[in-house]
Amino acid sequence: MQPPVIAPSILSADFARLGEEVARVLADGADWIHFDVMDNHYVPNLTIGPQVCEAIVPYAHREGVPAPIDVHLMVEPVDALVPLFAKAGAAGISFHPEASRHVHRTIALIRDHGCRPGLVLNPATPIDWLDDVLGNLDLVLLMSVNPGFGGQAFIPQTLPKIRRVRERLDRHAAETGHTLRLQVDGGVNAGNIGAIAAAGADTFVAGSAIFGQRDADSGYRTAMASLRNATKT
Ligand SMILES: O=C(CO)[C@@H](O)[C@H](O)COP(=O)(O)O
Repeated sequence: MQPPVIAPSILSADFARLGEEVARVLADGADWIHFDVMDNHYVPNLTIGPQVCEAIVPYAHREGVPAPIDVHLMVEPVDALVPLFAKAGAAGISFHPEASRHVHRTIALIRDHGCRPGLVLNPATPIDWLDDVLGNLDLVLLMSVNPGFGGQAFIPQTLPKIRRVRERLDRHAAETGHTLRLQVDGGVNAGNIGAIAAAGADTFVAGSAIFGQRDADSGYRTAMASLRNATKT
């Protein structure tokens, strides 16, 4: 399995100080920045777009090295936004298959624009969606809440689904040598991240469990450390 990655969702950050929040959470131990894009159509909420992505790029550094901006598109349709986010500095772009008319084409579009493609499955979306495109993906994102809002409770049925996808990815890797990241997003916190890791996830998105836990002295260091340590339990 690949080394664990923790990707704070900036949906729960202080938007009035977004650049500073991005720089701080990376200095305090985050690996990636998770960038949630909602369109008030595919999901009932409206967030941020490519201009904001471009604006945080100068702040998204860790020890002098650019940190990946991991864009999660909760939008329908998908394709028109892919070139815009690629130009704005996205490292990876993930989308929901039911929001794209041609899933294979959207994956190729993301790759052609120099980004890592990811496919996102909602809690009730069957994992069969992966069957014919696994070899074209770099990441599978399993939603552990219904998309649209931060601060929701983790849906426990996600754990057996993570195990099933982990088995599927391991089988695929044994057959082809191609490895993908398995990301989980929604309600992830220090109390459940150990079980999520044990089920087979290697990439963890957390919003309120990080940005809701800012400490006056140590910033996000304590929250980041307790998440990271708990992945090892
Ligand atoms: O994409 C989403 C929600 O749609 C997530 O990224 C959440 O924003 C994560 O927030 P928490 O559940 O960790 O507070």
